Amino acid sequence: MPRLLGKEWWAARIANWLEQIRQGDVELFLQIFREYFHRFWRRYIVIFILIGIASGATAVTAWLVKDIVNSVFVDRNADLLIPLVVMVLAIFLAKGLSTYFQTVLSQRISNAMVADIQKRLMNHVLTQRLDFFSQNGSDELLMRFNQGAQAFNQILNLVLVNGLRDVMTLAALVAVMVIQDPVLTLVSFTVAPVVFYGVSVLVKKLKDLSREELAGFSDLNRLVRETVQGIPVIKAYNLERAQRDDSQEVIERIQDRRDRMAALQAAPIPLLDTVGGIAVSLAILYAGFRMISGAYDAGTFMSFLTALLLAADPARRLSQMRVKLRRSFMGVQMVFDLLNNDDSEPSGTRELPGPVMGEGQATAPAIAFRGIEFSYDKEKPILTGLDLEIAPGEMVALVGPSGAGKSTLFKLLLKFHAPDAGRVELFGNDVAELDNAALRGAISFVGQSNFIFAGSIRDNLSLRNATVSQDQIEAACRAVGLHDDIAALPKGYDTDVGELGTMISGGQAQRLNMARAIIKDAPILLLDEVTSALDAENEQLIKDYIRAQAQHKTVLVIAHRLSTVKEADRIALVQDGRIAAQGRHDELAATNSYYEKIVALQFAA
Ligand SMILES: Nc1ncnc2c1ncn2[C@@H]1O[C@H](COP(=O)(O)OP(=O)(O)OP(=O)(O)O)[C@@H](O)[C@H]1O
Repeated sequence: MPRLLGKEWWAARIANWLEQIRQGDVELFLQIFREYFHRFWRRYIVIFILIGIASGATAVTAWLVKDIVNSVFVDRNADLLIPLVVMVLAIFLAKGLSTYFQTVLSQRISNAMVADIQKRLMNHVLTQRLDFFSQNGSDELLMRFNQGAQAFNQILNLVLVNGLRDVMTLAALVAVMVIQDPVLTLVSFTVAPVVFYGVSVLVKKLKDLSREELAGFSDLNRLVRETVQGIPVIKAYNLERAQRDDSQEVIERIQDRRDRMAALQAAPIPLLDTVGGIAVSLAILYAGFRMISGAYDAGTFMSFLTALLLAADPARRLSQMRVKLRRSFMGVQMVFDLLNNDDSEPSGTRELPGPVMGEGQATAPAIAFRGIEFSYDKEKPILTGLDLEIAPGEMVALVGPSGAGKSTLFKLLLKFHAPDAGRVELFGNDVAELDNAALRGAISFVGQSNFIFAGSIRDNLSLRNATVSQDQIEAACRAVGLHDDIAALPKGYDTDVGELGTMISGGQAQRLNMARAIIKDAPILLLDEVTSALDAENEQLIKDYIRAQAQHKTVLVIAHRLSTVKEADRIALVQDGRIAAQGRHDELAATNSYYEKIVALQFAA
């Protein structure tokens, strides 16, 4: 026996094949099936019945050819002509209608699945820790939301609408062939392994191409986003040409991969036509010899041949389906990779006993950082044993060199990150034990990014909290000097702020963010560089507001402008990973060299 066909060779082949099934497309399809079958099983059954009708109708057409040829054309039996024609018409009508309903029903199932996948993706993304967002850019996420989710649709369409129908049609046609002549069927199918082998080669080649195509979509998302968000920089630095060249490269890369995939996806057609031609020739050769020797009737052979020819289409589609599926599975794989890789935010369960500024809790500091050690990447330490306590009702300003870790302290308090060592406390509670929503509900935070949501100014201020009144919104905007500007707009508070706030100025965006925090009215106020983009008049307004709030709230401000921090009860200098010095403005200016230097620089003019 040749080595190639030895026992071990076969065992290795089978093991390899099983492994491919376990890890590959079949497993993915089964996962989709497991997760979604129970929701749609009634509709699946209707689909199966409809597919059964359509495939049965095709097979019966081939079957009828025998009677048409033998009774009408050979025996010239006029009585059967009309009934046979009526039957043919009825069969085609049944096939058409069942295919229509089956298509609509399957499409609805796949639409429901795509919608469900997109909802799951959004839920998943929203629950992840902040690190997730540093690792997964919005461009790649968008690709998973669009192309990835649509891949589920394609798979169901391919497998249910086309695949199942074609498998059943093929099975019914093969049954007709076997009934007419089993030996002839066997002769015709001797060429089938060539198709299986050819298709498996194509599938392998397609894998890399479809991955590259999806990566291309992610790049294209990035370029469109950069163009929209960075258009002032692009124009100011005459970067239109560079941006156009970059996008052309990406678009052409996608086009190239799609062209190559189209060639691979179409390759089963000539393969099947050639192999099909050989099958038909073999059938004619074998049947021809038997006809000539008188062992055959024309009707049987014509019925067999009709079935064989009718089988060509579903067989061609099935071999193409296998190749097309590979591409869709790549999208599904990317979605499942994201969903299966869960790094959700931990949350404690303890609620904050209210009211948080109540007398009973006055003994505990409002905020405490105790022995905090922290680094983002475990290599570059940011905080190295930082201690800081802020009493209820106190206003503390954090100052220090850029990159010292001031904003990081806010992020630790908000539980965006967890310290490597030490603990952060809010009113005596370890924040790790607090329920995230309760913790964040007690804090009004204004960060440096001044994020504006799409929608109206009102939406941006009320943040979909229906209990926020127009009076509250107006009072907050008056406090930050925005009300008159907004009232002068034709649509007032209903004005759309435009995508990413491109229609409003930096200072307005900063004050809008500040107004949001005022409306939230939480007992802790965290303000990170909230006056950096403001003119002197507006800075004074915000300073007045902060001073007024400091009477009954705990306020922690970060600012490089000393005019903003001067009036704090205490100034804490964050330097070299810890609180290097603290005290009132005058004390620090007299005792700390760094502070003295920035005072000299800022007040020199
Ligand atoms: N998500 C992140 N991943 C990795 N490193 C980060 C991340 N965020 C901040 N850093 C780094 O941590 C350090 C402290 O950053 P942080 O924003 O807390 O500084 P800061 O004192 O507020 O600075 P600035 O005054 O410029 O706002 C910086 O070196 C910064 O590059």
